[in-house]
Amino acid sequence: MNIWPLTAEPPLSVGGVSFTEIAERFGTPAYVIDEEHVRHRCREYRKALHPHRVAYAGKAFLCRAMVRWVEEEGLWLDVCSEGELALARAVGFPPERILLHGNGKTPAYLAAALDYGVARIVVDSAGEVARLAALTGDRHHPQKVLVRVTPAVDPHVHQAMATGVEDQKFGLSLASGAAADAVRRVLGQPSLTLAGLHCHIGSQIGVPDGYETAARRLVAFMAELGGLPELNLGGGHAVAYRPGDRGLDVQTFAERVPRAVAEECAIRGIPEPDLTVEPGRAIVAAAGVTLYRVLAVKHGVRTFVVVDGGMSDNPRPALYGSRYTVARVGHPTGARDVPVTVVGRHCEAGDVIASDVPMPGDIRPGDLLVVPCTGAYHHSMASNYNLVARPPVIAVLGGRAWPLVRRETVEDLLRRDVC
Ligand SMILES: Cc1ncc(COP(=O)(O)O)c(C=O)c1O
Ligand SMILES: N[C@@H](CCCC[NH3+])C(=O)O
Repeated sequence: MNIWPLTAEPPLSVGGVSFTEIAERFGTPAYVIDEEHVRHRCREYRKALHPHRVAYAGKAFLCRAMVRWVEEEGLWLDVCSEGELALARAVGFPPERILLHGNGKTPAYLAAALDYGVARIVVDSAGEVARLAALTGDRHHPQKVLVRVTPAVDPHVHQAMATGVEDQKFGLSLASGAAADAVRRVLGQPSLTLAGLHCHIGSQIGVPDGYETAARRLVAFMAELGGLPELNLGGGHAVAYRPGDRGLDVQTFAERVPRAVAEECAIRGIPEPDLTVEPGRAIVAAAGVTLYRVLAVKHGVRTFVVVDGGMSDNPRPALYGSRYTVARVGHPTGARDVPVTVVGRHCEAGDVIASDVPMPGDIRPGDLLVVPCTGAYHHSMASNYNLVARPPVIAVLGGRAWPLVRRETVEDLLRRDVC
């Protein structure tokens, strides 16, 4: 599985624009995103999963342009906060293709969702049903909802990404009867229609087995309810971050998982529901790279290469122990590779971008580095730790580079401090 954007010529360019030019024009650190790659993945997913529905999970990466690309490629959009919904609305993303998530939905978020007329709301707690009913009571058309079910499936991923196991904050447990209770509550509300069930068993899942198990459990539950029109199996499809890593092959997923659903429906004697999947990372991760400038090189027990970003633009190594590769931009100088650890400039010993990666021995301050596979959960999870301003997002396509999100400035940071 490729870890670089489709149009990249590593470690020189992407989208026909050299990394050096992007760094000179827009500064570093900078996130760079390959529009062609994003669109290609959207098409690949739609084609592989046809006739099933594909909803892009905006939490992986969202900005106006991304909303437009997803809209133009015909995907649905999964939003999980008031901000994501506002962004979709600002671009005029059709509400009839919006699916709304959140394990804790604020009153303002629910009100905004109903005001915009989103197509589906995924209910994640029993109390939410009554709140939604109160807000929808006077509507002519009932609001379609799905109930998020926790199927007790372990996808064997990092603990922080396993969301289908019994003891965690997402969803309503199938085993304890909480899911059945939520379903009863929805069915008791005339202003709500139970469109189906949802589950999201986790993230960075490399094999389809867990999806099959979860799907079969949800179909069995659907059968107890006499069948339902829709089954949403969430996202979580793995990508490769380093050469040799295995991602989830969408073709394999598309062959195996719908078949498991069909088989289980036949066994249970119910009609097959329409299927939805919600990939985030699989659409956008490999489309993005991050550019950093080297600030210092320190030799000791190991060699540390200090760059001008760090855990504020990539918290994933610190959060999940994620591993990345790093390349120096430019033509090889002939210097022999040595192992280095690329670190950020934050006040945290765990502020590491990549440990023990090969780097030319003549690496020095001022060099430009590029880290592949940073399109998902980097910009969207960036922080202002140490009052560091967040990087811009630069798009590339056909030899052009332009900003989608501008660099944050120190003035931006100070503006919110109002005392
Ligand atoms: C409900 C839901 N759907 C979809 C996703 C997207 O996950 P991924 O980016 O791993 O595909 C997530 C995040 O894990 C999620 O919580
Ligand atoms: N944010 C995570 C995974 C969780 C996805 C959303 N539930 C990541 O960076 O990989």
